[in-house]
Amino acid sequence: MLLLNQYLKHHETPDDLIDLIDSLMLSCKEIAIKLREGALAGVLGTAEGVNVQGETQKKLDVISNDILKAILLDNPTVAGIASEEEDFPVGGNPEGKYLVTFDPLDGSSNIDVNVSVGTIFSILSKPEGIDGGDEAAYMQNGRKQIASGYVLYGPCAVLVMTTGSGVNMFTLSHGGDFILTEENVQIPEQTQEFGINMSNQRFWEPEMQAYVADLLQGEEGPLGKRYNMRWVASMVAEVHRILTRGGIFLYPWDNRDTSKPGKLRLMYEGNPMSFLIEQAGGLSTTCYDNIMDVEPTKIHQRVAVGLGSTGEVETMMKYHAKD
Ligand SMILES: O=P(O)(O)OC[C@H]1O[C@](O)(COP(=O)(O)O)[C@@H](O)[C@@H]1O
Ligand SMILES: [Mg+2]
Ligand SMILES: [Mg+2]
Repeated sequence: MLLLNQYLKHHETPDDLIDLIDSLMLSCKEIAIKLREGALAGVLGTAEGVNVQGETQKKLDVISNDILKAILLDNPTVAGIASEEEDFPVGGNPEGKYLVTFDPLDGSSNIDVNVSVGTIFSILSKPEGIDGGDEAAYMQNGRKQIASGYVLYGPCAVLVMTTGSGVNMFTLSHGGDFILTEENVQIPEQTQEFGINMSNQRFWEPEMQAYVADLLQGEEGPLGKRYNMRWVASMVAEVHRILTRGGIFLYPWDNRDTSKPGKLRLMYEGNPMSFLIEQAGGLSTTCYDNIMDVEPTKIHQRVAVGLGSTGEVETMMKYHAKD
């Protein structure tokens, strides 16, 4: 039985990074407790606030954000944090080495119906000479990530993480330890399962319309296979399914709001998930380019996402290829 800390030490993870991951996991354990208590603790329901992206915040979004913010800013290795639920990055220790970006509660529309949600995080180095409270410090593409991961709060709580040498899964035990349960996760290259919010179909680009129409034709269509479909509406749960048994997850650009390049956020969802997917042998793309090559210009930037089993993602990209 290998605990998270032991695993990280065995793999020569720097002490300050272990310390930071420790703080992140302490936060996630607290969030897991709040979620478990749910209505008993009176934490479900819609809060008064609206977040920076104009969406209604659930109480637990706010609570989870506050937990992460307080614990991370108390850690001297943290030079700053940026959260989906904060308007601006918040500076930490000016001598700190790391920046942390996070989506404190992903899939929050699922909280009230008691379906899986998660916390997504990404760790970057603080560039020299820029304050960790300054948005410019975070303008680094996904390839610069030192670590990324998520904690899925499902029937059990699972940490899935990469520090750049593979993806590992750790299950939260009754005693409060994250225990290694799956080492070097690999996504199957081929799949017959897709996930997309079909209700947005008429808003997609013709390329995505054509691809999904062919998926739906199954073995009678040009792709020659019968596909299954899943949509949880929690990105964490969808990515976890893909890491576990393969598949393709799509949240493409659509024309509901043409000022946005997608619904999901590059710094809190796109990049951390892409790092995991690539480290597990999968592919992650905007449908045109690799997500981790997108140069961020704004902390709350959106991105179109297509990720999962390499063979299927490549097939989807062929529909989008410009001659
Ligand atoms: O409601 P939709 O359009 O199905 O969108 C679901 C997507 O939105 C998200 O819930 C966005 O994340 P937040 O809950 O953190 O805002 C993703 O987890 C999920 O993939
Ligand atoms: Mg989210
Ligand atoms: Mg969220």
